[in-house]
Amino acid sequence: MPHPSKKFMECLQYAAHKHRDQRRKDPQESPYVNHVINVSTILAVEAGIEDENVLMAALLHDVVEDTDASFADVEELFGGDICSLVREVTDDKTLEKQQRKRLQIANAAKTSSRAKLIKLADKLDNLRDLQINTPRGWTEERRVQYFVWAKQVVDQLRATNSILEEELDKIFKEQGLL
Ligand SMILES: Nc1nc2c(ncn2[C@@H]2O[C@H](COP(=O)(O)OP(=O)(O)O)[C@@H](OP(=O)(O)OP(=O)(O)O)[C@H]2O)c(=O)[nH]1
Ligand SMILES: [Mn+2]
Repeated sequence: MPHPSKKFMECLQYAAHKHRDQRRKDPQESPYVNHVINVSTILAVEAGIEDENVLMAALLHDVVEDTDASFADVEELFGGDICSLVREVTDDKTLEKQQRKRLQIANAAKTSSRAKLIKLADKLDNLRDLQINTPRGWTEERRVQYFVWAKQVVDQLRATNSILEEELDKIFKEQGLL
């Protein structure tokens, strides 16, 4: 198979298209798609993950949660395995935010090890960003609480990938949480 595969490139293009009008909450208002590219790159380059469906699901990990794309769209375009990985890392946006946050802690340990990789890389990218920026509209207290909450989620994802967990632990140590 050629690398990157045609399917991988289509997936990247689909993520860029679906997130095209969305911006991150950093002061520069970076394109949202930068985040999903970061998550897939963390997995491929830092963690050495070669499971291409995991790398593609990382590109799509926020596409159902944050755009008009549906699980049916993802399944039709990219197949059942990628769709089920995306499903495992997607929050139910019909629930209240506090409930969603609680459920991430409660459900993290039950997810598959491939979905755990995506969740670890997602938290790592968000936390790296929070070390540099306070998102627009966030108080300092909210920023601090995100580190506390993220550690509670990550603690339910342990023994999955030592490289990612060491990178996350560096951040938790710097924050005085470990
Ligand atoms: N650190 C950071 N995060 C930003 C920025 N812009 C958007 N986000 C997104 O905000 C989410 C975290 O903010 P919260 O207030 O906790 O969640 P919410 O968006 O669901 O309300 C993350 O969603 P997520 O990826 O779905 O992950 P998570 O909700 O599982 O943490 C993250 O991707 C930014 O500039 N910096
Ligand atoms: Mn994300």
